[in-house]
Amino acid sequence: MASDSPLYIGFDLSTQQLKGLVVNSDLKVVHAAKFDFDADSKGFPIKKGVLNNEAEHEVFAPVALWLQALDGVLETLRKEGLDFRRVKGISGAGQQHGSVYWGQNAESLLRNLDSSKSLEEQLEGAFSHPYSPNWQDSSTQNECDEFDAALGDRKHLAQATGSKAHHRFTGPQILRFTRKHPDVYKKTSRISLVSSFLASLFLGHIAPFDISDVCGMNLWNIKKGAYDEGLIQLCSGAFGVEDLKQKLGEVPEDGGLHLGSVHAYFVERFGFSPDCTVIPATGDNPATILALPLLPSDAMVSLGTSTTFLMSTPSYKPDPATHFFNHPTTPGLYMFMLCYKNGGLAREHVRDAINESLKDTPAQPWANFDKVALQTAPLGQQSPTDPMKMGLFFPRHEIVPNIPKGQWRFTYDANTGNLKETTDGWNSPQDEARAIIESQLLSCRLRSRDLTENPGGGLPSQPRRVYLVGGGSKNKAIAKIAGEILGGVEGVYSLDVGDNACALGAAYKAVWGIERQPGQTFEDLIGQRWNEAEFIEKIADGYQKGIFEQYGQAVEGFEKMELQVLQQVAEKGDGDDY
Ligand SMILES: Nc1ncnc2c1ncn2[C@@H]1O[C@H](COP(=O)(O)OP(=O)(O)O)[C@@H](O)[C@H]1O
Ligand SMILES: O=C(CO)[C@@H](O)[C@H](O)COP(=O)(O)O
Repeated sequence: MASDSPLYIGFDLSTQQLKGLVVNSDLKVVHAAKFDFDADSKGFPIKKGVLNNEAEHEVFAPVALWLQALDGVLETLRKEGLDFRRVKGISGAGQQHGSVYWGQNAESLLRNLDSSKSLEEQLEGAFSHPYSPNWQDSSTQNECDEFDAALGDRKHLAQATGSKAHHRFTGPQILRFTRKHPDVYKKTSRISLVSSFLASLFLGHIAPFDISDVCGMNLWNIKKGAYDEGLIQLCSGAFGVEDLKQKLGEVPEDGGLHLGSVHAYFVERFGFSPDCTVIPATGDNPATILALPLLPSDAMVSLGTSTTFLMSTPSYKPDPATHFFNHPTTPGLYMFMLCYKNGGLAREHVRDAINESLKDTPAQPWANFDKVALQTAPLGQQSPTDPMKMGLFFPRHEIVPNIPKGQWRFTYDANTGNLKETTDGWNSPQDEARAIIESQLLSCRLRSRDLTENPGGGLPSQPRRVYLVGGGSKNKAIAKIAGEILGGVEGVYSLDVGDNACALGAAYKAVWGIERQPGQTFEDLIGQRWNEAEFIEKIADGYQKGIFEQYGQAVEGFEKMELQVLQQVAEKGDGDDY
């Protein structure tokens, strides 16, 4: 490629880090930079990127931390030799649901950014509230109950907005904010999502919400393509409805819209070209499905801090147990998602317990976990007549299903249907390496089985391919077990960019936004330039006759087990009944 050919940046503002990935028009990565919040930030007493107020089940992140991170990532890209003049488009991905509360002076501070100062130095005062509620927050049970009731019940809420009420969704979070901080809410001029916050910094004024990420608020009626009036009314609490609408702003439909040119601050400080254009940033999960030309018969599992299961689909089949969002680029398609709070951090607990029990912390901290997981028989069954071992491992209050933190171990006899809560026969923590991977993936199989297609050839319904992305996609033991449980006619694949998939999807969104022909879809443009042999790698077999069916039986036991635990926690007055 010519040395002055165009480049595009995708940012990923996630729970634990900010990443920036630069690609060219051929979709190849040419630069990558990362700012790890715990390791690289200064002055914030955070752990794993967040702060906790356990008494109120609050989890939140300092907004100034993200400013420091953006200063840091841009500096690293400069040091890496990125020629910012070549960057024609910027887009991004933000952890979903988090909200940023701007003060009265926000627009003026953004407009007058001074290129001799860092963003952190001059924007710290732009917020009415210094923190952004994080997706791991579970402080909004009362507000969720009100949202679920607002349209009749949770089924109707899911029908309208794509999801039942969830603690982390921005509508319930805003409603709680109006109650906990009424004076601050009054002084708030605008509310951004993490994605639109990121775009706002580059634009130098407050950017609108993205058409996909807006679906993570419990406020947007997906079929009507508009805010739901009743839900906005509820969310505004004791304050005005029109005032809330103004705080939220308009939502343009086109995910490739040219929002405007990058602010002069970036031109002067980093040497961006004045015609570099900002394209709407989306949520981190919607961005992840843009990291490749995903077919409706494919599934993606993102093994990050959270575990998410993602599909792109033309069917809108909302259900209180799952999520539907608008597709970030393509009208008529939707994104199906399952989101588990107990993803990477829960697996790390088991990993650490195993290392501790073996009194061995290897240089590759996952080595023992992987070895033990692969040595353990599927479902801990030494012989087909043994009962299956299965459990739930939730160091944090889980979302899917809504169960407080705790651990439960069961055995299940698939022949008799007998399910028993017991630790008999369990060798902990060793048995838990395989059991925690199985537990997370059986839940995905259970909840996605109505969306998978029959591939023909006498094979059972399953995805065509399973793509693993996120930090955990490096793990070959997880990949092997994913193929055994989820299947995949063509196998299990990982992306060459591994844990940078969502930044990559954001960068591809910028390429599409700038280079598309009139009417050209994202899938068409990316599909034409996609180099399969170079960009993805098959890392495990998918469907294997016998074991897939064995896990099919386990899914039945798993469903029963969840229902039993849900009933137990409901009797104790914890969690809820879904
Ligand atoms: N080899 C590995 N095996 C399993 N999990 C891993 C491995 N390497 C990293 N991880 C997990 O990846 C997670 C971070 O993933 P990443 O996608 O970068 O995070 P985020 O969700 O913040 O974007 C960590 O929580 C860690 O547990
Ligand atoms: O809440 C959700 C999705 O609904 C999470 O998936 C967040 O979007 C954060 O993700 P990671 O930081 O783990 O990537």
